[in-house]
Amino acid sequence: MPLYRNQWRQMLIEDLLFIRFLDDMERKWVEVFNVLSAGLYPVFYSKSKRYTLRSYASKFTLQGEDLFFEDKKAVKSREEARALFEEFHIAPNGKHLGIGKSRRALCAKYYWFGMTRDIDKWVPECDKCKTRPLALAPIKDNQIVGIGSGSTIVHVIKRLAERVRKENLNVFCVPTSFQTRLLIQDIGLMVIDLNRHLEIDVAIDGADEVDSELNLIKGGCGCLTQEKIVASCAKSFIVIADYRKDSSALGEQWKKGIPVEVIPMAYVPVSRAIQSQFGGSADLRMAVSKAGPVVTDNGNFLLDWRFDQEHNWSAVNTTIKMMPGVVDTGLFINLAERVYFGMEDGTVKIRDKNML
Ligand SMILES: O=C[C@H](O)[C@H](O)[C@H](O)COP(=O)(O)O
Repeated sequence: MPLYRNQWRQMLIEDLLFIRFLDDMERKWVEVFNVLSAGLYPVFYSKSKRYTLRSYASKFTLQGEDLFFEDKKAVKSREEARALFEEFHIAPNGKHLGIGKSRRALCAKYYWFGMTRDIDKWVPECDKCKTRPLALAPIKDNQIVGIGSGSTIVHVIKRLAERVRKENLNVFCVPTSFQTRLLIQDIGLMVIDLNRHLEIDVAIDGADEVDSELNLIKGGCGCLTQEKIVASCAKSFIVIADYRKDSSALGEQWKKGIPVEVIPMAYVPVSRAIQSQFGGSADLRMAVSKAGPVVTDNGNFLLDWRFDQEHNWSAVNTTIKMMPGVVDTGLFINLAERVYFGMEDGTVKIRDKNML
């Protein structure tokens, strides 16, 4: 269909004033609608971008003013998506659904670009879900508590601060990373040093994966050495994780490999040694918002070892630790005493060493 000058101008204005200011999901809807209803493409699109848009649009059908992705209604606006989420996240019995169930309920009827990412983000932001109390029963007055790192631990710190305030507890926290130190300080909890308090009553941490024998992979967020030191100085080491980290064997859920902290000059020899002894690939972890590799709180590099078979993890851990230049590994063998899994339906599952 030839385009006349006015049409081009109109499209350009629409592109500049409208489509470009929509967020990704809304823009995709408008673009697919324009392609299917009038064969129109954004004027600034190159040939290859038009091709990509055309194949994406071919998955939709137009019914009147509505778009359907297979038999699911394609949601047009962010407000509509948010309203549908609120409706589906809360079951008819008033129960708040977890990420998986909220996804399944919404994805059965609706579609929008980036919907799983949105649901994964909105569920933990829900006021009720985020204040669901975490199991922190082991902590008592005058205890020294090791505090791990990562995103799960943020909720632990908040809950601990709440208990300290409400129950007027004296709790002394040993952080395992710079992130945790700041969080503890900001929330008003007491920070103490491991040098002065050798014995920790209880250490609490997250994990990337937990196997059926309570072996853990840790270090996905770049912290492992200080976490292992603190866990090993604790009378009991408790892990809090969600159901997606629960597996029967390591590697079943966590696909990013076992982190190994190495001093910078040793990363190539250590990587080669791991690969030649155990197979798989051990790659230097690169930073996302910085050029070059991730640098740990201890000034070291991280290798992520993607293994391709099951191993005796205790033996592997010992062998890797003996390699010159290795600071520590993200394998936490025989350290955790109990793991609390937050399940999809809001319940808590406990795996305890004494019950294995
Ligand atoms: O490197 C970070 C720590 O080992 C974390 O405990 C682990 O990566 C789990 O983090 P998150 O709670 O963010 O899943």
